Amino acid sequence: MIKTKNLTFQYKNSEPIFRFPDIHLSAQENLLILGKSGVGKTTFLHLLAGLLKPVSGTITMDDNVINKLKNKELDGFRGANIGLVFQKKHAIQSLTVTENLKARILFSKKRITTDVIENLLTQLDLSAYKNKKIHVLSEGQLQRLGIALAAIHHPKVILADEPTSSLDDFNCKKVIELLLQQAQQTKAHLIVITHDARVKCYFQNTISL
Ligand SMILES: Nc1ncnc2c1ncn2[C@@H]1O[C@H](COP(=O)(O)OP(=O)(O)OP(=O)(O)O)[C@@H](O)[C@H]1O
Repeated sequence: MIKTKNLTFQYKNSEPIFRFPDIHLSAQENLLILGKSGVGKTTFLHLLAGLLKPVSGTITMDDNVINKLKNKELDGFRGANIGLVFQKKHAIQSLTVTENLKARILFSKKRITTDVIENLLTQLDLSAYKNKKIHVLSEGQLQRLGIALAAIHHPKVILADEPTSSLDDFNCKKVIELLLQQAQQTKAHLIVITHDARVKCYFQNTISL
């Protein structure tokens, strides 16, 4: 379960106060957050991820009010329970694909077996690259690795920031289907923010900022 209540946020030395609509997702419900450029979509996602602290309001995931956690507790909570798919790819260049996934698992402090890694790489069509360094991967392969890194530790929620905006129709469909598949398999919520209207038909719950 994820819910937010009366969330507001303001960047330091910056004018606008963002006021976000309340959300309430029951087990395994997904959400699409739409809105035009600059409206505060990434800001909202970073609040949900615990990367920013709200000025007021609450963010609750299961029994945890995440904006009340102290920094160290929040780091632990985020590592174990949140999977982020960023606009910019963020794998560690000096490690191989498998080593990157193992590093992510280590950070989550969870026990995930090698079988689970192999299975995920097969689903994402990355098996042939499991022992390759990051720089040899194509854009599409990097995108799929981003999904693997967000899902490998079986988080409570996968948060994706504009995962499809630079993709053609074929790859847009593929990426959304992979995200939905990973969320379903790991019983995570999937929250996607985008201004890409092509994604709408994949979600029952949508809100606009
Ligand atoms: N660190 C920051 N300090 C001050 N202002 C910021 C900061 N980050 C973002 N903003 C401003 O907050 C507003 C919302 O930014 P945000 O990135 O959340 O929008 P967005 O809806 O995700 O936009 P886009 O679709 O273009 O990515 C923008 O006007 C942006 O310039």
